[in-house]
Amino acid sequence: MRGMRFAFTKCHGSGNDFPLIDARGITLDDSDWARVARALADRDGPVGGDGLLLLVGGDGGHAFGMRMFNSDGSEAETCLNGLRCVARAGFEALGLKTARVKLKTSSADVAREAELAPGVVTIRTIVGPASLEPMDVGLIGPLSELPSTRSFTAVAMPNPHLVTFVDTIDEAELVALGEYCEAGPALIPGRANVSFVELRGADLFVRTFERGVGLTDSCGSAMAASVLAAGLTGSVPIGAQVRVFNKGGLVRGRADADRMVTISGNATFLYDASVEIDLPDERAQPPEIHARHEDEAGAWNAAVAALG
Ligand SMILES: N[C@@H](CCC[C@H](N)C(=O)O)C(=O)O
Repeated sequence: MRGMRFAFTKCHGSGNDFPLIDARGITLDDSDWARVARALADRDGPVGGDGLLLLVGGDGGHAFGMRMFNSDGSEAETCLNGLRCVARAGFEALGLKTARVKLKTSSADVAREAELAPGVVTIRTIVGPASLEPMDVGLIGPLSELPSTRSFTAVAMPNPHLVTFVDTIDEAELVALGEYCEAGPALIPGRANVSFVELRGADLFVRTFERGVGLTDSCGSAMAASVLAAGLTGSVPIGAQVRVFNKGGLVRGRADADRMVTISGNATFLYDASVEIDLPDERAQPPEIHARHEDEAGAWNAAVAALG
């Protein structure tokens, strides 16, 4: 099989953008889904994104499921900005307002929530318990072996996160550490998402170098890990709702004592399209756009602009 046509929705959560495919009726093996991800989520390609989201079928305990492939084709355990978009797609497909969602190795509870701002479709996700066990994060040695003098909290959401609190984010330093992890060093062969977090009064600002992608405008699971790490290190009260800002906007987050983490934020659909992909070449043709959701895109942009 060479060419294959896919219908998809381009969407974003806090500026973390993805093509989202309803894959419930599509049979493709994992290596082909990885090819689709590399073709569609290629920043220099005609669609672009921080990864590929799939709405997949559920089972007895889950109304539906989500799979997520990074732009390098690797499959992640979760993606919380993406989960809001997949939850919305699942709700719209099945006529639901709440659901338990099957992820690669865990489950999440999702629900429609009051709009963060006028016209911004808002979804609440509850995940966890997050693990602080080095083994669950994929660490083979102590965090002190990281090439950094900073102090890190390692969190499995269940995808692996390394979080540190800084006075001012130094992007070059973040990228250097992200690239160290991206090489799959002996300390953390499965790689990790690396976040630098600024405490801004009662709020957080998070910048993340994502495994399998690089610097993104936001990473939902990194914001969840950061809220938990802030609670554990006493920077924000456990159980308190905090605003988590990022380059793409913001979410609301809360970490509870049982390490369950709640993140609420936008699930914005930008356009509906279909696209032809040459699977062996991992190349996408320019998409045929069927409908643009300019009202939604505008509502999110207005909400972000109002933040100042
Ligand atoms: N952007 C995502 C996380 C995507 C997966 C991550 N890059 C990984 O490999 O773990 C999010 O919003 O959580």
